[in-house]
Amino acid sequence: MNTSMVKSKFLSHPEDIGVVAVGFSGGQGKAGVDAAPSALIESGLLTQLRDELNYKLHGDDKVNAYNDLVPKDDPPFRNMKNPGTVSAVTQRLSEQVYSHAKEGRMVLTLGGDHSIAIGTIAGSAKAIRERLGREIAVIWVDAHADINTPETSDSGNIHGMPVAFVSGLAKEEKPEYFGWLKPEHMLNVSKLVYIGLRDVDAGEKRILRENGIRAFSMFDIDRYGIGRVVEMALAHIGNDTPIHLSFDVDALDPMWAPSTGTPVRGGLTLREGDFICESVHLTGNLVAVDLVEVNPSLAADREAEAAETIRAGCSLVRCALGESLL
Ligand SMILES: NC(=[NH2+])NCCC[C@H](N)C(=O)O
Ligand SMILES: [Mn+2]
Ligand SMILES: [Mn+2]
Repeated sequence: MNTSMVKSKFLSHPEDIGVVAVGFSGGQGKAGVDAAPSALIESGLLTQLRDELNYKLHGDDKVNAYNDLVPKDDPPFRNMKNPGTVSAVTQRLSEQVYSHAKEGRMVLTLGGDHSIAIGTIAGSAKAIRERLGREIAVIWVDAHADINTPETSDSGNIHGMPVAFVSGLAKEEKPEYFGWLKPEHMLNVSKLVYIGLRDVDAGEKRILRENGIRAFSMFDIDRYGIGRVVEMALAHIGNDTPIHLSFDVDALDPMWAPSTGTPVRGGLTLREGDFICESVHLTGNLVAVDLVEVNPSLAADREAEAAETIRAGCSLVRCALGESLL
C-alpha cells in the first residue's frame, strides 16, 4: 500500500485483498452480466491494485461460473426466478468471502448481478462477528433499494431482493431456498444505509418506512450535495463500525455507466460515485467491497459504452481501495 493510503483498522492484513470473481447472472434475466469480472480484470483492474496501489492479492484470477451448482430443474418458488440456483451460488460465495475475511483480509467481489450480495454480506457478517465480535454496517449505493421480499416483487428477479434476505425481512426455512442463512450471516437494518436511490417500488418504500431504514435518494444529493450526504450516511453507522460497501454500477447515471441491466436516468456522476468510495476508504473502516451489475453486452454502441462502464467500475473500486488521494 502507498503511504498516503488509510489502512483499515478492522483488518489484521490491511495490505491483502481476497478477490472473488463471480460470473453469475441468475438473479435477473439478461445475459452478459456474468462476463463483467473477466472484462474488469482484462481491462487491468487487478494489475492496478497490485502494481499501483501495492496490494497483495489472494484468490484465483479465474472467474467462478458455479456451473456445478446449477440444479437440473429450478422452478419458481414463492414467485422467485431461479431460486435454487441463486441460493446455491450465494451460499458457496458466502463461504469464499468468509474464508478471506476470517484471515483479516479486505474482500473484493466482482459481480455478477446484485443477488450475489446475499453471499458477500453473509460471508463478511459471519467473519467479522467471529473475528471481532462485531456487526458490520452496509453502505448500499444503488438506484434501487433491492429490498423486495418474494411477495412484494413484481419481477420475481432475486437481484431485487438481496437486502430482504440478508436482513431477515424475507425468511425461508428450506435450505435449498436461502434457509442456509443463519443469524451469524445477518445484517441488522439499523446498520444499513442507502445512497443514490431513485427507482424504489411501492412495496419497498413501505418496507423502508416500517423498518426506519436510513436512505439518501438523489433528491437528498441534490438538496444537500454529495459531501453532506456521505457525512450523514457515515454518521448514521457510526465511526467505529466495520463497513461493507455494496456498489451497484447503476447508481451512476447512464451517461457514465450505460452498460447495465436496469439503468435509471438522473443518477450520480462518476465523480460523485468516486467521492463516496474515497470517503469510505478514508474512514479506515472498510472491510469489503462489491462491484455489481456491469453488463458489457448491454449498450447501444456496444464497444464504446461497455468500455466506459468498465472504466467507471474500475475507478470506483480503486477509489474505495485508496487511489487518488494526495
Ligand atoms: N440490482 C438491481 N439492479 N436491481 C433492480 C431491481 C428492480 C426492481 N425493483 C425489481 O425488484 O425487480
Ligand atoms: Mn440497481
Ligand atoms: Mn442493485
